[in-house]
Amino acid sequence: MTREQLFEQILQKKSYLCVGLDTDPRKLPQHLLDAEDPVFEFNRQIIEATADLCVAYKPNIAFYEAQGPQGWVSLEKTLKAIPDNIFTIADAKRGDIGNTSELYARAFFETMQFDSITVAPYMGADSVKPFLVQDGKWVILLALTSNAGSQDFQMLRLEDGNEEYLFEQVLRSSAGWATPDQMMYVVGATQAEYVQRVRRLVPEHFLLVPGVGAQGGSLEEISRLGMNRQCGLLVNATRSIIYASSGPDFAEKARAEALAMQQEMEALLEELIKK
Ligand SMILES: O=C(O)c1cc(=O)[nH]c(=O)n1[C@@H]1O[C@H](COP(=O)(O)O)[C@@H](O)[C@H]1O
Repeated sequence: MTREQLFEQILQKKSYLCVGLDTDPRKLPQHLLDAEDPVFEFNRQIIEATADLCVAYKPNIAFYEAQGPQGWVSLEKTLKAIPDNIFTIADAKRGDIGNTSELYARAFFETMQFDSITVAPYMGADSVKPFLVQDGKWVILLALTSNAGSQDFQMLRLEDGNEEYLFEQVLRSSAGWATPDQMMYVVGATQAEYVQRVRRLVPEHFLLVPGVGAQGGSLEEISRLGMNRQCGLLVNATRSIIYASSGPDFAEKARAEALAMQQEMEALLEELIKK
């Protein structure tokens, strides 16, 4: 999917919501446990209930890998159940020496037809570039993550005269590896105070923003600080949507949560894109 197609979808749906599909078999509603593939059935109903309100879905691969071969089957069926015009993110946080990254790229872009994959920058340019060989396929590089451990490395100050944080050096270098048509960055919603520093280095790129909802980040704050002329944000929520209820009404309650976020996004888009 191209950046223009993504922006068109955002304008059409008045939403920049990404719904996380981190489906934990231990958290499934009781009544789904008799289904042939309970994880897929859960995802199918979540997708049906939210597809008109969001522009992206992000299955976190760990939740599927943890189930063994059946997990990969559920993941592939889930991917096929997502309407074609919705952006798909394999949240796999991969990255390795070049020839291994090439195989990760094949796994997620060819064997499975994801639009994008999250990649860790730690191994450098040659570990990321193999994911950048196909038009319309995206790398979403971890820049400033939402968790407490982001302090350990990402927030280290470099003694380079500019006193930049390490995450800023990651942005500065990696922005030369691909255009904003193939690269996005992960910036946690819990890191709002640093978003202006991010935007100074990557004004045009889309940011994938996890950390609202269960992790406490503010949708309004991150939107005011991070939005650009093409919106430039995909804000993810997972647990607050998919586990809004553990009962037979789980899809209905997921829709209500997604709708509340979409309505807030609609108001923010109207206000901020016009500026
Ligand atoms: O790459 C990610 O998506 C990610 C990066 C990050 O910095 N923080 C973060 O929470 N995530 C992912 O975003 C999702 C957040 O889920 P909730 O906290 O339930 O909304 C999980 O799948 C995390 O793995």
